[in-house]
Amino acid sequence: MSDLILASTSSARRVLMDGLGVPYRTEAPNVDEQVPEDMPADEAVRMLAVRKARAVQERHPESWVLAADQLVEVGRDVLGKPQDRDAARAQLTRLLGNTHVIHTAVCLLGPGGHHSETLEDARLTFFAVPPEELERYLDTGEWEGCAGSYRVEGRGQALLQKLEGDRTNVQGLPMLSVVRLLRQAGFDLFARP
Ligand SMILES: Nc1nc2c(ncn2[C@@H]2O[C@H](COP(=O)(O)OP(=O)(O)OP(=O)(O)O)[C@@H](O)[C@H]2O)c(=O)[nH]1
Repeated sequence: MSDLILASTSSARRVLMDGLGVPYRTEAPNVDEQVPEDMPADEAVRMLAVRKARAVQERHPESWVLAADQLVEVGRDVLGKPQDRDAARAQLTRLLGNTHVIHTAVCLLGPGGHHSETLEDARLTFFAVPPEELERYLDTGEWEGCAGSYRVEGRGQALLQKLEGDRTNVQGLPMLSVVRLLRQAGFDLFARP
């Protein structure tokens, strides 16, 4: 198989791909992540995952390109990555004591016009915790770079009352689906190096 590029700047996605062990390299998508205000979250993540993958494939038409995008939906609100601690506080205040849905879209493009996609949801319920505990969680800095302002594999798990779905999906790449996309595309996931 020709080389695989993870079109992502996300350290969490790199950690997940490193665990799979398939040789790959990363490249920043460098795309505009604006979508129409009223676009449903599941459509927005799909549009952005495809946009990221296409941007990198245009630079490397002979390569395989894997991209993802994620948004948090709680009630009628759609949350991305917080810009600062105050935005993270507002996001977590919205999530604590409630159930929210993580939407993650993954797109795999390859030579010869290969185009496969997956859209995975996970449902998470957080404990309602007092403001002082929320401030202590914000002190960890886990909110930086995370849609929803928490890391489910880190101290954020202390907020988690219930999780329905693939835990890796919450971290940014639903690995059950990524493995399926790669196998369907013909990748040998245990190829000799
Ligand atoms: N480690 C960790 N990261 C999370 C968690 N929840 C969300 N994220 C990250 O939040 C980010 C969601 O924002 P996106 O816009 O999809 O991706 P990004 O960080 O901009 O990275 P790109 O792939 O370069 O677009 C991703 O990097 C996810 O890995 C979590 O529980 N743990």
